[in-house]
Amino acid sequence: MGRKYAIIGVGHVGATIAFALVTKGDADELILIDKNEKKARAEQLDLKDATARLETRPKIKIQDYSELADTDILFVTAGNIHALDHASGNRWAEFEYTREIVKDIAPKIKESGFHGVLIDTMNPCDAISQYLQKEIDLPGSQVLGTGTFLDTARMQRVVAEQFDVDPKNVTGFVYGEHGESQFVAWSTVKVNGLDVIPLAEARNINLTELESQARSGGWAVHSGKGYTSYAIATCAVKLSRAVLDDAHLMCPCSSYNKKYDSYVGQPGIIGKNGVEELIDIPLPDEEEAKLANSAATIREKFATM
Ligand SMILES: NC(=O)c1ccc[n+]([C@@H]2O[C@H](COP(=O)([O-])OP(=O)(O)OC[C@H]3O[C@@H](n4cnc5c(N)ncnc54)[C@H](O)[C@@H]3O)[C@@H](O)[C@H]2O)c1
Repeated sequence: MGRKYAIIGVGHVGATIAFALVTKGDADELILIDKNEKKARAEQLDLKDATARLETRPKIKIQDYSELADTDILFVTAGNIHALDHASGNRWAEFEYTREIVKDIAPKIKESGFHGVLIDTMNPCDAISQYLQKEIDLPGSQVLGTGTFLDTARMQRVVAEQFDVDPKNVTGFVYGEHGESQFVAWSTVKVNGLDVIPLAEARNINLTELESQARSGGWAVHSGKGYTSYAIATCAVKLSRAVLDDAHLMCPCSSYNKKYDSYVGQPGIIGKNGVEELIDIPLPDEEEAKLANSAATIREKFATM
């Protein structure tokens, strides 16, 4: 049968995911849906023009929600990134648009009979993911947000540059909201397997400064190109592979945490059912308090939907 993907919202993020799925040979079938039909058609044509140079033969279709009935992975990447053009650091500035967009999309997904795994990037990512789960009424494990997976990658980059190692060899997690209340759980971070806190002390490296660089990493990209695309698309595609390969990849993402009665970013195990399990690494009291605070911020925003 092959691997069938769909993307709702083929703007910068959605189109980059589509490009990755097609050029890496992940997708046997790909459905592109956008409110702007001309954009969906253009992306379809551009990708089809690439297929003569590919080893694979992806079928690319557009604008048909009924195709979601047997889709394995659905990326929800709609939005209005221009809403952030003058927002200077406030991701919630897009919320007045995304809250309406998701109200349009969710019933259509539900009606389609979609029962695969949904991966959401729409901001505010945690609140929108929770809304989609609730409205579509899929099992909680099957609806996840990219959440702090991207922020964790940014933390890995910033720490790797400082310690002159490869980002893959920086492990550990950013927890909480994909937004301002996120935090690096430094107690979990290791560089080449060594705890970062004593390493940083020995080298007089200011972790608070590194955390602030990681948190503002998205804005650094946004201010130069008006959107972000490659890193978020790579995170989303990595999550989708972990699902379809049943990889049991341990990584952070946004999913429902019963303790906080909220979606929030924390490590989990990603496999064929989506978030197979959440991993509760014991955190020091100070980090635990930051997580509770971040979850409260998300709950507040979700309540306004
Ligand atoms: N979670 C993250 O880490 C992360 C990172 C980057 C971007 N984002 C978010 O991802 C979303 C997409 O970003 P982008 O840069 O691609 O935005 P964009 O504005 O370039 O593209 C959004 C697309 O969604 C389409 N759309 C709008 N309403 C729709 C609807 N009702 N149905 C179908 N399509 C609709 C638009 O026509 C547009 O093509 C935004 O919410 C953005 O903030 C999240």
